Amino acid sequence: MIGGFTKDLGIDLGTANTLVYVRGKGIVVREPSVVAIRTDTKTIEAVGESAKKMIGRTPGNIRAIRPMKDGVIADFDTTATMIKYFIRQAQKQRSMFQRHPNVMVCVPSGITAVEQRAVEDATRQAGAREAYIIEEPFAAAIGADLPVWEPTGSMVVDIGGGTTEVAVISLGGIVTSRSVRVAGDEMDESIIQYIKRQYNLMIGERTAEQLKMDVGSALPLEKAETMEIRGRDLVTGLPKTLTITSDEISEALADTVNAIIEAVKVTLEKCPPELAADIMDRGIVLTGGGALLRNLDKLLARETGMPVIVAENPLDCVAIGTGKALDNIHLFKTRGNGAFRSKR
Ligand SMILES: Nc1ncnc2c1ncn2[C@@H]1O[C@H](COP(=O)(O)OP(=O)(O)OP(=O)(O)O)[C@@H](O)[C@H]1O
Repeated sequence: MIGGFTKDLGIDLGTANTLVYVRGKGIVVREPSVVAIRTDTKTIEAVGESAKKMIGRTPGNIRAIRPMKDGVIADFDTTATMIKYFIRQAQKQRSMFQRHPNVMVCVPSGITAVEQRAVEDATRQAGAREAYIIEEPFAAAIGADLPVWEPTGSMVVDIGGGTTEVAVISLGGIVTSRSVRVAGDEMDESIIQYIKRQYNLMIGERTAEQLKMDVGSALPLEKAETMEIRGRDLVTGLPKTLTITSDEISEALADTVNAIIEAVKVTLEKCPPELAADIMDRGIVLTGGGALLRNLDKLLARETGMPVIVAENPLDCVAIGTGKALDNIHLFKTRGNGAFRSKR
């Protein structure tokens, strides 16, 4: 055990969900990255789960926003408030927490230096003694138990809400990576557009996400499934109920899924041959909520000719990896691999 870090926190600051990991306790906070703000008084109405319920249902004076949409900090003040709220939530679970913990935050690998600085500042503003940054695919690989420190190639594909991160890791560093802003949110948007095009029916983000999770698949299912949805008929302006099939959702998702597969192929093309051979042996590991899309592993295996494995608890990999990285912060420092940076 490395002294001084036991009460510290690892935060997976995701576009869709924020998870807080505490050593010895595991994940203590798991909430949507949503904040509801009163536009007249500029005060915070709700954060997390209760704010998510308000999306698409707010009166004029309340706005439910996702400050991390597209994997970057779109709104600095709201993100700072959100981080502060989640740190408090974690601290409430265990009164023995130190008041100013060290916090390791996971960010998408494609973020700019300015965006990274904004995350660090928001974390410090939220009460952290020291803010550390770790790149998302590196954390995902640690969380998925890949041998990141060994002289062997591991490939991780983390499909979150806003971004898909593809990385090849060896000897504690990212050898090659690609971050595309195509992931779960884009899948939901394609479903909304598909239903609008086919049926002149407007549905909300939450209904689209439900369709994706319940009947979505990257390949048509052997036995088609259906789901009933409600939306607003764009011709009559009235509410309407429809039954949608899994085949339709596969069709709606095709372009988005192909963009993710393309990102994996491009990364494989840039991968040094020895590492590519290692990946061929071990397989490509999928993490993030998007990894739960049915048959995505099968389609990716078919398209790349590589074995593909969905990590155990894909939604938790990044948070667990961020927490484990805190445990081993000395390793990060001595190896100087550039996978994390401290503000000091
Ligand atoms: N069973 C499922 N099938 C398909 N998609 C799913 C499933 N469960 C969750 N998702 C999607 O996973 C996404 C959230 O994943 P995750 O929590 O890993 O993202 P995040 O870490 O918040 O985002 P990012 O990595 O972009 O910052 C959402 O788009 C959600 O709809």
